[in-house]
Amino acid sequence: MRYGDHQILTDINLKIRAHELFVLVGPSGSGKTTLIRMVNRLTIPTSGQVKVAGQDVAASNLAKLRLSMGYVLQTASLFPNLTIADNVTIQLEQQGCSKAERKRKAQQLLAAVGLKEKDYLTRYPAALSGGQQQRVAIARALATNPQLILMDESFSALDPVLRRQMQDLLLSLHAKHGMTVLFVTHDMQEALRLGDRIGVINAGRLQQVGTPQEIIEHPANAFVRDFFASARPRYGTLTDLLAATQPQPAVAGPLVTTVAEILRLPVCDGELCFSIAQQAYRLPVAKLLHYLGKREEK
Ligand SMILES: Nc1ncnc2c1ncn2[C@@H]1O[C@H](COP(=O)(O)OP(=O)(O)OP(=O)(O)O)[C@@H](O)[C@H]1O
Repeated sequence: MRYGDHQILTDINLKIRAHELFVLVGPSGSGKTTLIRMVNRLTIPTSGQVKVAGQDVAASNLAKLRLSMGYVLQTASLFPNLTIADNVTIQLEQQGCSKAERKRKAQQLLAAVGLKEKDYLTRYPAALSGGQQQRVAIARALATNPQLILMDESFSALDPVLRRQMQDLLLSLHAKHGMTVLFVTHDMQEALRLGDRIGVINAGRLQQVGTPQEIIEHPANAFVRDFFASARPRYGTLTDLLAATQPQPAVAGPLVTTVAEILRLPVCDGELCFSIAQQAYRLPVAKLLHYLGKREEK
């Protein structure tokens, strides 16, 4: 992709698998948005081809193409003069769906994103918080039951607590519906938490594609290593962590042997886990959780 003399994306060769949650991560200006917009043909590549389910998007009917995929941006971008129900089902209306059916569907979709009370249906976007609006945007993206959802920094404007909730929501929706998700973020924590696989991009070139574990354990180059290293330091080293805890009784049980296992621990805070991940291999799970102050929850 180039704009005039500016080469924006170079030699991108990427295959995203059906049903996976693929995260494209990279610093600001690296070309993430440009790349994701090629999938729904908001940006047309100067050379090369984008295919969705084997179909060249350049040759697809544009309206059909866009209806076949959800798109969630950083801000919810709801229509201010439409009720939440109408915002959620706007594409269904375009498809000729009856009013009663749309209402039923809106209720179901809003419940799926955690907005269960019926009065949400008749409210207007201004009467919702930013986080609630983003839930509505996700419900809208799910309305046509798309096989593919594109998410461009969809949680980046939310506060950390809300952001985590929305990540959990996405993970559960993905587990339930199995749609393919292409998720763009500049946040490596978010990438590690969400991605089945991660593509790391810098200066318009893909640096590495792999699982979170592969990326952490075998960074392809110094850029990838340093980019993810900056996700780590807040909690210091495992040694610092241990020094801050009481002496622990011996514990038996399964060992944590990989970084991915640590990151997947259900009660584990992502940042904290990341900070200890590279040092905590082969600790008993129970002991690790104890260090995290989470033993009873386990
Ligand atoms: N329409 C355009 N005309 C010229 N240059 C553009 C255009 N759109 C994007 N660019 C340039 O392409 C590069 C990549 O931009 P892009 O928005 O894809 O990056 P990004 O990784 O999504 O960044 P961010 O995380 O800040 O949104 C930037 O240098 C940007 O200035």
